[in-house]
Amino acid sequence: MQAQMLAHTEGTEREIIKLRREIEDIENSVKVDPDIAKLETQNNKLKYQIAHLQQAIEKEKSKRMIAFPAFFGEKIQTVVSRLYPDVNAKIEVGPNKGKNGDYQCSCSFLINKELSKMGQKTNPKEIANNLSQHFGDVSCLEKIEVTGPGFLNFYLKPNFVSSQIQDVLVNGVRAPPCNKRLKVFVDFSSPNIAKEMHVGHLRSTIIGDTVSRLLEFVGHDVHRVNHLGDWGTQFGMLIAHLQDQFPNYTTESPPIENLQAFYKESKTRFDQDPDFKARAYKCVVSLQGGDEDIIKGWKLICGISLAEFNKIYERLDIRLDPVGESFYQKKMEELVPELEKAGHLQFSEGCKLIFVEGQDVPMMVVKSDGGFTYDTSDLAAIKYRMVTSEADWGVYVVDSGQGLHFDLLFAAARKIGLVKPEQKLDHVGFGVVLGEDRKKFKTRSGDTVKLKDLLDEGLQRAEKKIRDKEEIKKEKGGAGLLTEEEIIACRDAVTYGCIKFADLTCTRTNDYVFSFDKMLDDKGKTAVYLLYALTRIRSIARNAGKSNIELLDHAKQNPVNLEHEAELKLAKTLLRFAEVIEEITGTLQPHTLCNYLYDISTDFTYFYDKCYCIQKDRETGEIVKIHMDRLLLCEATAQVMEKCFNLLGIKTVSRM
Ligand SMILES: NC(=[NH2+])NCCC[C@H](N)C(=O)O
Repeated sequence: MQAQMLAHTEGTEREIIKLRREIEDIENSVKVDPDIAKLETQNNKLKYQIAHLQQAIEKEKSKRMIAFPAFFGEKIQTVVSRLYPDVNAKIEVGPNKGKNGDYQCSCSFLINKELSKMGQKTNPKEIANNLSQHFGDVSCLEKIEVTGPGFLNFYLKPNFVSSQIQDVLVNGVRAPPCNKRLKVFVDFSSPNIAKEMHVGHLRSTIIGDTVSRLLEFVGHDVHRVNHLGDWGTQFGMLIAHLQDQFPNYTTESPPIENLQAFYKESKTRFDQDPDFKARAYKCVVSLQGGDEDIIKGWKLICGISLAEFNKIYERLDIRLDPVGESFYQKKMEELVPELEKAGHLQFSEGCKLIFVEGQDVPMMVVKSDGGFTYDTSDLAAIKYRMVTSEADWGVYVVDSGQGLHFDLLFAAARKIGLVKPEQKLDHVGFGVVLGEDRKKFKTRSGDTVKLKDLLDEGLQRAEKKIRDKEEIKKEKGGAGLLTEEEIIACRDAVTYGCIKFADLTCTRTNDYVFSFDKMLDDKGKTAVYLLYALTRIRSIARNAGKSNIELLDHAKQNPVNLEHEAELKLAKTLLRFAEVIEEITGTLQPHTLCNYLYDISTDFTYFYDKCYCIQKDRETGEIVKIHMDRLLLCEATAQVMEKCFNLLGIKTVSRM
């Protein structure tokens, strides 16, 4: 038996050796072309790379929230190109706020127009029906319906809405997809050294910060630039005055407390004293020539101003890189001969100008006295940003009064080739700040309002309101009283939040009426009201004894079941977050985000009215039932609101 097995094994082994040899022979006989082998390895490498990139894309996409109008828009576009390949129509999808579905598209009217131009007879309704039949299976949709003369209505599946809310809870509130990470310069705030930073600069600061936060959130590479007015002829008189008042200024730091008064004094002398005027001009020349002592004086003055500005930025939680006009002195000196050589300049009465089509006023590149202007520094700055730094997008947050300046600047920069067609430029203009009397915003005595005083007044008013509320709480038995620390945190959040929100909530191109009474009102579309709403939402889970961690754990393990009409309405509003962000990234109109925040609070009130989250015993007041899915919806609401506040630059508090 054993011998038999041994013989069998030996036989098999011989067979294996024989087969191996045969394989070797075959392999040797087929000569592999070395080129093919190389291509094959390359091919494998590429395939690996593709798989890797696809994975990365999928991962990146899954990190983003869906902006439904863009999402449906793309799908419709695909169907349109298939069914009507000759038609070129702009597909737009908008939210429908529940009446006929959740989103609506009216592209069939446009398509019909295009088709009839080509002599094809059909009608919008037929087109809409055709599109809806070929839409294919989209997992997030309950149905597509055609209504009226040819509207396409999209209904989201409740299950899908639930799963997206769960996704918000587990993965956080995220931006919509961003096709390309752009390098963006946001030029904002930009006050002038030695002059008062006024309410116009405050608007620019607030709007510019929100625009920057938005673009950063979407994933762009944002450069926040403070284009300080830190250069120019006014420094001549300031330094000449400095030399007289504080002859030792180069060694001893002069105690200038009120730089505005110092500015006024030097201006008076400049206007009245010809000798002083002449000296001031000499100082300008020395400054531009880089004279050490003069530069010291200039730095000193800039330092005092900047320290003041920084206090305001710190209070408002604004991050900004100072790159003022002085940065461009050398660059202007280089730019002018370049422009001259290229034949871009026209000469008139000793000035060097750039004319652009459709504008009577030219850009003043060099004045008759040889000096540069605001136009020159902006041309040098745009070259630095768009050519040297290769930005994709330049955003200028400056009052609408400078609209003509930016029209000229952009047109001139494009004309002389500093900005390529694919590079974007935007002037984000805004209206003036008015007092409650609808006249220019001034103090009672008619002076410009100092920002510091304005913020201080806000703090005082907010603190009084908060302390009054605390008194009422005390009278009612003292439940929910705030600690001293909480009062201060609340005061700061409310003050700065209200000032920002009041500004951002009005359409930026309109003039804006500054009113502490209105912005500190706890009813209506104000930051106080919305901050209160958020603390109340947060307190629901707290009252139910559920911590954030518990809520998150629950959300990770269970789908959030939403059935009630009010739950779904609120949830769908929350899911509009990504489309709102996408919209504002295009329009740069922050009021849309403020309106959205208010919509959430309205839908939340409606939901909270209709759906209990915690059921209490009527007699004992004890909690008998906690509706976990609804608590999770509350938490998702709080998170979306928190993100909106964050984008608006508004700090939230946990208790008020
Ligand atoms: N690049 C610019 N021009 N930015 C805006 C500058 C604003 C100017 N300093 C002013 O107070 O009016």
